Amino acid sequence: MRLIISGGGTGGHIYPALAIIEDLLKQEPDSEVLYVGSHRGLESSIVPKQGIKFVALKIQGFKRSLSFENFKTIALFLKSVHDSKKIIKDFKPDVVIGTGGYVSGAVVYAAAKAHIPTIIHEQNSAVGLTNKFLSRYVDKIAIGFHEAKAQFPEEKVIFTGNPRAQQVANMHSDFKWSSIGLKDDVSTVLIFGGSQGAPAINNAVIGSINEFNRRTYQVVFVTGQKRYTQVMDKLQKSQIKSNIKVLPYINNMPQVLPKVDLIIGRAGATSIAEITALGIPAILIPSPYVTADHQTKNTMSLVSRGAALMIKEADLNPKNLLKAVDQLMHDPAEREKMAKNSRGLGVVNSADKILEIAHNLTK
Ligand SMILES: CC(=O)N[C@H]1[C@@H](OP(=O)(O)OP(=O)(O)OC[C@H]2O[C@@H](n3ccc(=O)[nH]c3=O)[C@H](O)[C@@H]2O)O[C@H](CO)[C@@H](O)[C@@H]1O
Repeated sequence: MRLIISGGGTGGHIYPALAIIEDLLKQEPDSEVLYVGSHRGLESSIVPKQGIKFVALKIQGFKRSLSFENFKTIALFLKSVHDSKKIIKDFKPDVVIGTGGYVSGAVVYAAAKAHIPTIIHEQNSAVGLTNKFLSRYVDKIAIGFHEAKAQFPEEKVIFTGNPRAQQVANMHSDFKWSSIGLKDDVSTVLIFGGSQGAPAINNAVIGSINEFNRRTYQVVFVTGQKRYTQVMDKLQKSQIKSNIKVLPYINNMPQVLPKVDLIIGRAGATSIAEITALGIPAILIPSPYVTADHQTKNTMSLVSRGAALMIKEADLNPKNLLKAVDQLMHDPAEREKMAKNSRGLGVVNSADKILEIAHNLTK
C-alpha cells in the first residue's frame, strides 16, 4: 500500500499515526509511507527519528480572538492545501489518513479534492475542530470513543478504538529501570502531564519532592521537553535522592509503560488508550483547558469502572497528590483491582481495524 498519513501538534495525534504505520509495515513490508506534519509540531522531532519519510508544511492554528494572525493562518492553510496537492500528485497514495491537528486538515482536504480515498481518526469523545471540518469531505471516520459518533455524519463512522492501544499491548518490553539509574526491583510511579507536560502537575510534584525523597517506592517525573529547564531551576534548592529521576521526555514509552506500577497524569485520549490496553493503575488529573472538557469525560469512563482515581486540577496540591500516591503504592491489592478493571477497556486490534477500512476503500 502507498500511504500518506498526517497528524500533528501533540503526541496524542502523532502516536496513533505511528501505530498505524507500524502495523501496516508489519502486514505489508513493501508498503511506502510518507508522513506529512507541521514544521513546528512535536512530529517534526519525533517522526524522522523513527526512520519514516517526513515532509513538513508551514501551518498554524486559529487564535480564539479576532486578530491579524488569523488572516495569516488562513493564508498558510491555503498554501498548505496547495503544497499538499503537489505532494499527493508526486507520491500517488492509495489512501490518505489524518489523525488530527491543523496540518491533517490541509493534507486530507487536498486528498479528498483529488479523489483519493480518505480516512480520519478521532481520538477524543469531543470532536476536534479539524476533524469536524474534514468530516464533510472524507470517506470514513474511525473513532476512539463511541461518544464521538453523534457528532459526525453517521454513515461514515466506524468505531475502532485508538491504534496506540494495539501497539503497546503487543510490545515485548525488555526495558530496565537501571538503564536510567533507578532500581529494577522497586515499585515505580510514572508522573507525566501528557506529551507536553502540565504546569499544574509539575508544580504539585515540585512541592512534593522532599517527601518523595523519603519513600521506599521510586518516582519518574517527566516534565515535558519545553518545561524541563524551568522545573530544574525550581528544584535547585531540593536535593533529589536516588529514588527519583527527572526527565524532559520519554522517547520509548511503549517499552517503559509495561514496567510502571502507577501512572499520575493527564487524561488525553491516547494516554487513556495506553493505560487501558495494559491495565495500569492511574491517578488522572484531567486538563480543564481542552474542548468540551473531554479529558474529564475520558477520566470518568475509567473512574466509573473502578479503573482509575481522579484529582481535579482545582484540588491538586502537593499534600493531596502525596496522599493519593502513598495510599495506592502501599496497597498492592487495590492496584491489582484497578489494573484488572482497566485492562481490556482498550481496543487492542484498533490499528488492524483501520487498515481494514483502508483496504476496503482501495479495492
Ligand atoms: C492539552 C491537550 O490539548 N491535550 C490533548 C492532546 O494531548 P496529548 O498530546 O498530551 O495526548 P495524549 O495524552 O492523548 O497522548 C500523549 C502521548 O504522548 C506520549 N508521551 C508522553 C510523554 C512522554 O514523555 N513521552 C511520550 O511518548 C504518551 O505515551 C502518549 O502516547 O491530544 C489528545 C489526543 O487527541 C487529547 O485527548 C488531549 O486532550
